[in-house]
Amino acid sequence: MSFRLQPPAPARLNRCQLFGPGSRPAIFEKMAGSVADVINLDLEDSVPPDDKPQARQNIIQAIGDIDWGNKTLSVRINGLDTPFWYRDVVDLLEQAGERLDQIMIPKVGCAADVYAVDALVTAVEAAKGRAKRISLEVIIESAAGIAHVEEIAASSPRLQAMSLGAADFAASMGMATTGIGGTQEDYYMLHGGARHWSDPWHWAQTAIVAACRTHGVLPVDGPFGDFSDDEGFRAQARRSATLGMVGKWAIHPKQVALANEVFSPSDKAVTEAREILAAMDAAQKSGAGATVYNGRLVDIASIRQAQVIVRQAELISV
Ligand SMILES: CCC(=O)SCCNC(=O)CCNC(=O)[C@H](O)C(C)(C)COP(=O)(O)OP(=O)(O)OC[C@H]1O[C@@H](n2cnc3c(N)ncnc32)[C@H](O)[C@@H]1OP(=O)(O)O
Ligand SMILES: O=CC(=O)O
Ligand SMILES: [Mg+2]
Repeated sequence: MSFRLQPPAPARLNRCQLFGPGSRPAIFEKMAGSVADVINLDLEDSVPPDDKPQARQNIIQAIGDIDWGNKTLSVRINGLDTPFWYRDVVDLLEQAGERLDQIMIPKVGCAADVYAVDALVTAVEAAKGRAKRISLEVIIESAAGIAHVEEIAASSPRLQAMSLGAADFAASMGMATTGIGGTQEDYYMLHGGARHWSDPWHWAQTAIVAACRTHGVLPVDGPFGDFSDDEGFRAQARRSATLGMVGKWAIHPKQVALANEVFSPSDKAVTEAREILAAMDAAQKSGAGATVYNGRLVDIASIRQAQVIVRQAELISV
């Protein structure tokens, strides 16, 4: 480990973030009744410009009126390139109740974007005497965002989570697709005449995970647009979980259970992790730093790997 220790990410569940348009208040109760860990009420791309003022009011009212249980309650504001974002922040923090947990900033391109929102949030919180400190989450969904991903991850002590937004990311990068996440038809290698599909999101995801882990932020996979394709969603989510991401968005309620399934360690994985910890405990008591578990090497690094799984299981069982 470097002299500078890796800070832990916030110790809360973030397996699924369920989105819904702020202009569609009829689904808010259904969102609250879901088993998503995080709710994202949207003021941005799912809300047409003319509907933004009403969507703000819907959200402000729903934050106070609806029982959101123990979910993390987040509102996605409009991007800093629009005339809407400052009013989103001011109205939310002046008018919404203390139940609001988090603000999501889309299309972040540099650390100064987060600084601007942090400064405004800080001023309104102080002016209104809000007791709860609002946290921030960001979406990396542009060429600038991925180019500046590390400074963005380090941008604010309020920052808790960072998502990859595959739809806007593809557009900003000029990728030749209309797909949102998942396998892309033309992204393949040829070997022996057979096509092998590769993962066009891989490098952006690993850049996000590395930046997040360096700065104690939760890395999250964003939307998978084809909500009729459960296996496609699972495959995308499994790749993200394998790379270190902690959860994924749901843009339809049927995706919530899929995300929870993938981002919750199985009983088998938890049992194995606990057995590795026990094997290493016994090894260390006998003066060894490495031992054999089920015919394979485990050593002190295996303790750190197993702890990732056990910690996640413990968060779920609370
Ligand atoms: C891609 C880039 C991004 O920025 S993604 C994030 C922004 N986009 C969004 O927030 C869109 C979120 N999703 C939606 O608006 C809807 O789910 C869309 C995709 C339009 C589908 O809606 P709809 O045609 O009503 O679906 P459906 O008939 O299959 O609904 C079945 C039941 O579920 C409900 N439902 C629908 N959406 C949600 C939701 N987001 N959260 C909670 N519940 C939802 C419907 O009302 C319907 O309920 P019921 O069975 O009639 O009681
Ligand atoms: O906002 C999300 C995206 O994929 O774009
Ligand atoms: Mg987007």
